[in-house]
Amino acid sequence: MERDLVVRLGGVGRRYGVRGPWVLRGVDLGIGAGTLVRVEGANGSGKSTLLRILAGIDTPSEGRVSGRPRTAFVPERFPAAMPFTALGYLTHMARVHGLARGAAERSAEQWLERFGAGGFLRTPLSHLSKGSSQKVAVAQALVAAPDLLVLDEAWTGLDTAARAELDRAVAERTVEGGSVVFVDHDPRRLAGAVEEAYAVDGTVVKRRTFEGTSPTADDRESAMRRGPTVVIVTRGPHGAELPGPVAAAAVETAAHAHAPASSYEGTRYEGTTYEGASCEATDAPVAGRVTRLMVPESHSDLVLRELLTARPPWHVVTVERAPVVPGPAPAPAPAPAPETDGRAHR
Ligand SMILES: Nc1ncnc2c1ncn2[C@@H]1O[C@H](COP(=O)(O)OP(=O)(O)OP(=O)(O)O)[C@@H](O)[C@H]1O
Repeated sequence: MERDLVVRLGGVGRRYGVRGPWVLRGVDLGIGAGTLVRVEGANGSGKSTLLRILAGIDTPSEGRVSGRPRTAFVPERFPAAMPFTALGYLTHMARVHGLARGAAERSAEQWLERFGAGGFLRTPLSHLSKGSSQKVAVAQALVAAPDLLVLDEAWTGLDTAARAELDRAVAERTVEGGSVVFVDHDPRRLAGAVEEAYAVDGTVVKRRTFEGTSPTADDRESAMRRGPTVVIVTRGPHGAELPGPVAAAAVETAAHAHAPASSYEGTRYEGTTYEGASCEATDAPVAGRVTRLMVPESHSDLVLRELLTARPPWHVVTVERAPVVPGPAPAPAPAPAPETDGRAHR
């Protein structure tokens, strides 16, 4: 199923200077609503150039860009020497994106807290460490829940907890219907959640195909099988539909999704196997709708939270990691850059 496109490039080319070599040429691609898209390619191939054009902060030398969703961008290098405190800057960015002052400040504070930088609200940007500056760089793109989020190596420089938080933020954006396009040196980043990938090669951008997947198929299950996946067995109230964010993030696997709910009522759940992973049987009698969900690991916190906080809540029967199904070799990636610990200097 093709999704609505939020932005489309048609015959796009970019060169720097009138006689400069073409970095990109004849690029045709569209970014679907709610889609997580990875861009790959060797150093200097033009990934950042492509991302800047998608984000609307650079214009192509030829060709057309159509669609301009509310967009936020995390550049590869964040210009941290601005005359703002962290809170002042994020509030300003949220207001630029249309939030009222109070909402902008609340959102700014929440995002700094989420990334573990709540202690630096009043710290001037120029006094922040590299890692804390990167937290601000990422938070500024998230404060106003953009329709299109473009991340250029945004995880680099974040500490482990902040990287995991950014994974969760990406999951939330896509579940809420936003699109996310990212470049990252780690080929495992968000593996299993990525639905489309493009490789910049020479001056062209090729849509990467995944083994067993047609390049145009909207096949979330197939996408999930390529990365770390969690299998959640859950039981919902009679007649309840899965909470919206869960339905958007997970795939119901055939064994249970299509079985009549009544077949589980008052019976002991026997467990089953999925790709070699066994689900533990529960001793409790299971009533209501039992559903078996396959979720990218990066999205599992979000899905569990939504199930447990639904009104009425769903009961989580088992949670297990499923083994990764071997897929095509990842594209060559440059060596990971050293991570910094994100400590700020006051
Ligand atoms: N502002 C600019 N002026 C001139 N040349 C540029 C400019 N920005 C990028 N280039 C050139 O365009 C080419 C592609 O650069 P780009 O940064 O898009 O590649 P990249 O794939 O993101 O690289 P990396 O993986 O190293 O970040 C490179 O040759 C680069 O030198």
